[in-house]
Amino acid sequence: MAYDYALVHLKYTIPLAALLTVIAYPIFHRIHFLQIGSLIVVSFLATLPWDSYLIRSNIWTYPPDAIIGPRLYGIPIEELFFFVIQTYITSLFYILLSKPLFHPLYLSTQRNSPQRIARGKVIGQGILVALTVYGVHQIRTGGPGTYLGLILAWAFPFALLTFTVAGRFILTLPLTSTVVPIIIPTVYLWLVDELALGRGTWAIESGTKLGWCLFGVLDIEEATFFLATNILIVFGMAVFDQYLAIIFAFPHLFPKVPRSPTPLMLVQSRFSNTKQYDLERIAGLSDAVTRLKAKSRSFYLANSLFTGRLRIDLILLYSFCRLADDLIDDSTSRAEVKSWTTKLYKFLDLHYKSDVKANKARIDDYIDEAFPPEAKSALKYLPATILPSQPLYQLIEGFELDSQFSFHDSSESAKFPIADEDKLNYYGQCVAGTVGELCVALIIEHCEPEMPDERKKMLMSASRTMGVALQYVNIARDIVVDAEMGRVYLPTTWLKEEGLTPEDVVAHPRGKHVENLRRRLLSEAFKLYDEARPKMNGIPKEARGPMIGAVETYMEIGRVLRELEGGVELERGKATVPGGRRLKTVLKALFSA
Ligand SMILES: CC(C)=CCC/C(C)=C/CC/C(C)=C/CC/C(C)=C/[C@@H]1[C@@H](COP(=O)(O)OP(=O)(O)O)[C@]1(C)CC/C=C(\C)CC/C=C(\C)CCC=C(C)C
Repeated sequence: MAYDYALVHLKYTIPLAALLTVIAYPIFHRIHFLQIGSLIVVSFLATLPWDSYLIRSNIWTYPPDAIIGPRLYGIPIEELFFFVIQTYITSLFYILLSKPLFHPLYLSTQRNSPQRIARGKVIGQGILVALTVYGVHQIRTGGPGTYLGLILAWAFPFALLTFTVAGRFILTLPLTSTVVPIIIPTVYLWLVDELALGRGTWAIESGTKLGWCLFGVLDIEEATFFLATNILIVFGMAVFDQYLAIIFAFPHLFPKVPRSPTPLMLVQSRFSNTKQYDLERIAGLSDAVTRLKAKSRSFYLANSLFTGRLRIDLILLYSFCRLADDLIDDSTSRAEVKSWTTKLYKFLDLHYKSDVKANKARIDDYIDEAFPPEAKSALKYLPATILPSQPLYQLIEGFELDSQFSFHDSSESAKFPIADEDKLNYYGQCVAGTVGELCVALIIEHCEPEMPDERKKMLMSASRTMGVALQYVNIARDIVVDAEMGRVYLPTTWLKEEGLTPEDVVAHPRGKHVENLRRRLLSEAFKLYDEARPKMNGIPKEARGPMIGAVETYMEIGRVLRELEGGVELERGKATVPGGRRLKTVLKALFSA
């Protein structure tokens, strides 16, 4: 059929590429352009001479009417387009499937690989060498093994090169990010090839092929070609990710990372000595991810929307906030609370009230001496140099206020410190407004350090408001759980309007009156949210979608609570957002950003 090859693209490759583009669009970061772009250039240049040779040697041919006409070195334009579109499609599968991964954690194996990874790398290299040698042998022998030989001897030296550079990293990644993005496009392209071969869009000449088919009329050589090239693409993407992980994870090697790392930085990363890798920091990052995963479903889901050093610093900030909260929350006496807050303030003083560079060793010593071992990494890796001090001090003040519920003097007002709406707002500002400000400080530093002051101020103020909104949702969700611990965050003045006292709520946290107040609190939360949400459009592009996603997944808890009629029983006293709905919320946020 006329122009059949172009039709193959129109029907099968372009629609899939377009669909994947739409799906990947919200998570697309400028670094992905560099990643995919470089890979397309490399695969184009590497395939051009090889493919040209095959066509000139009549190993495969095209009926004249199946192609449009223009050729480069004998290769039809449709075939040249194939190099580009296949690389693009497989790269997108890889990016989508790798998005949840936190690549720095896979760097540890570069230096201290477990036996099985080290052995796997050697075995993999051995297999790739054997396949290359077998390919060369087939070419030399000539005849039916020629085409297969040409594929093996061309593709596997490249695979060997990338596997030698990133083999341990590749072997540590989950199969869902390596094998799956190889297999899905390979099988798809097998089916497309089967169709094209069946229709005669192109033909593999007999004499230089083995004549075995994987299925239908799909020659084993064609099947091998698509499998080998997709392996090359996925390995190439993984090499990039390994270098990016080094750049992002190690500030001592790359103190400043621009919005998108430069090609020069990638080369420097390639040549950085693995002995320089700070494996203790990687262990610290691993602790922080474990803490995040264990403690917050919403922020754990949201963290994977971010990239680069911003993602790392947000996780480290979460880890610090959670640790400080837990240290104070788990205290068993007022004296213990005092002791932790004093230590945390001193830790902040060492960072902000003295020369940090000169003090680095002192800070580390202090952490070792004053805090338990499990607290060490959360404190040591707090990105304090790029965080403002005031919100950190105020956060500790908020935790101190919280501890009054458990340890207080005998007065009634100290026992239930949230006396009125102002106190509630102040508490929200302390424990969550501050967190909003800290998050925005990290975004500005990593995405737009040159942001005009006016916009910075607007974002800071909106982030405080949004933090309080989230905190109100948190309180509205946890009324029952908090009451079981003797805590009532609903303002005492509001309770009075419903004819209740805090003690009543502790005794009976369910019921119509408490439900009225839950709704009132949620309505305040959504007022604050409505005020701050439009301002989020001022967040730099690469962090906007992810931040909106993070906020929306949390506010969705509030929406679920609002939908529950008359205080329906909640799971362990807590409302949860079903997985599908959470995913929908994130996608909606990402597409609307
Ligand atoms: C993606 C990612 C890893 C984000 C990390 C965000 C972060 C640093 C959160 C710290 C949370 C934390 C442990 C704070 C201590 C005080 C506390 C408990 C506050 C409550 C959070 C809930 O955390 P929890 O671990 O309990 O989670 P679960 O409910 O169990 O799931 C809070 C409700 C406060 C959270 C407040 C924020 C994250 C600030 C929100 C504001 C912004 C993100 C700024 C938006 C920007 C503009 C311009 C409006």
